[in-house]
Amino acid sequence: MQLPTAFIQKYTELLGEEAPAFLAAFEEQPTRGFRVNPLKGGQTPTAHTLKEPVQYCSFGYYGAVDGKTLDHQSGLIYSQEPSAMYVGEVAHPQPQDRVLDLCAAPGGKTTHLASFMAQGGLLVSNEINRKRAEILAENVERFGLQNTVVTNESPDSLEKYFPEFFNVIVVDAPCSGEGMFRKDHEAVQYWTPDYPASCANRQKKILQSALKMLRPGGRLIYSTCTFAPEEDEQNMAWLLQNYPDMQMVPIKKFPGMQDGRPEWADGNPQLKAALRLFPHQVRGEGHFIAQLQKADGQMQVKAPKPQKTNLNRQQKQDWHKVEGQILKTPIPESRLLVFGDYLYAMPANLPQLANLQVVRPGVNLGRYKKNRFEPGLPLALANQPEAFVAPVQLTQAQWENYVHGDTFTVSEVSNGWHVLVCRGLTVGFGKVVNGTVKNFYPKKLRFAVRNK
Ligand SMILES: C[S@@+](CC[C@H](N)C(=O)[O-])C[C@H]1O[C@@H](n2cnc3c(N)ncnc32)[C@H](O)[C@@H]1O
Repeated sequence: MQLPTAFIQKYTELLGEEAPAFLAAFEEQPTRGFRVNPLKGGQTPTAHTLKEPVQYCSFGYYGAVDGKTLDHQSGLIYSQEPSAMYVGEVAHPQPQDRVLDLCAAPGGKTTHLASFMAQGGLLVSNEINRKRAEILAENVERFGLQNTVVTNESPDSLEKYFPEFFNVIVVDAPCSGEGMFRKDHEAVQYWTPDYPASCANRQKKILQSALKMLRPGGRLIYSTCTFAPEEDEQNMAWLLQNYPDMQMVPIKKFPGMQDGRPEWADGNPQLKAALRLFPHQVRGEGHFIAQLQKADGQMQVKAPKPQKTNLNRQQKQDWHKVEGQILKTPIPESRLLVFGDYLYAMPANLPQLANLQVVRPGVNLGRYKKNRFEPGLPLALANQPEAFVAPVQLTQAQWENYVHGDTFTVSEVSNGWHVLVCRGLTVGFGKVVNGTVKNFYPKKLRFAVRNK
């Protein structure tokens, strides 16, 4: 790979003796990895090996993901390069937490944070770019998250809705992406000597909004996939200078992980508590991670009002008719929210959404069609098979037919809606009519597992 001369000079000066090893690492192949989803009833992947765990990540393994497998399509695994896995580990929220992932698409950190939350608390997963926010919502749905709301806001508009609301905030900031160079050679083309400084300015603005949304006593996790001190230690030094109520919190360092470098910023010794993952020292693409805590204190704001349900009588009736056929335990009516033609189950205690740009206010239960309700794939993915009345078990071959959009036959299954299950994993809904399973797998997601 042709690295810019100014880049080589910069890191030769900064890293001294370590520089040749660092620069040589850019010639290596990128490291691939994936996490296993603990919210899928303890199922283990069959098309991906778990031989090489990532030492510092509860759910992480080395290896590339095959997107056309049941493992991936059911949300049992999520592809993530290993050094990025340490961000979620450091954040490690508890099930009752209110968590914000402020720069969230495509969803690597969000799905990791949710893995610790056991469908409890509230996770607001925000992405400024609409298209990316939609991809994020798809990944959230595949992972099966019940406690997650996906929003499409800029940080400065979001701060008005959630003042001092969250006790864990992750800012996985847009950055100069030097840690992406191996994976994405085009990223090198964007790099200029001034690029890190302009990214640093944008990151400061994002951090200012994040800090307004952090509760007293709450934690902020800041990360980048770049090595540039301007975006890493220097931004943290700026934050500590300007927000005296914020303190760095040390992060456990596994072999190969380095301390933050105070000498690359204003010399503040607290910066050592941050962490650097370099690709010549860990098996991964590289990351910077800092953890900070806000001092305890009095809340300045009132608790927000909860979002109310909004179904009319007909909508309730249509939903309950299908709900009774498929779900063993009804969803409390207070959690139901109609949004366009779709019906959602909101996370408990969701604050009023008012004029927020919301992509997904909870689990998409399905869609209202003329005089009827059609259950949606996300409802299947967000629950274990045991949550459903009369699941239909599919063989691998039937699953392949299903994701291809074909109909197939089953015996001794009653007419009506059934959740479809393959190898213990929920994969969607089918409508059985006299032994034929009508296919409701969304058209835009259909694919051929094998070349036919
Ligand atoms: C490093 S990526 C996030 C990766 C994600 N956390 C994950 O683990 O999959 C940074 C994200 O910040 C978004 N972004 C860009 N400009 C932004 C801004 N001004 N404020 C907030 N987010 C921004 C980008 O669209 C991008 O999706």
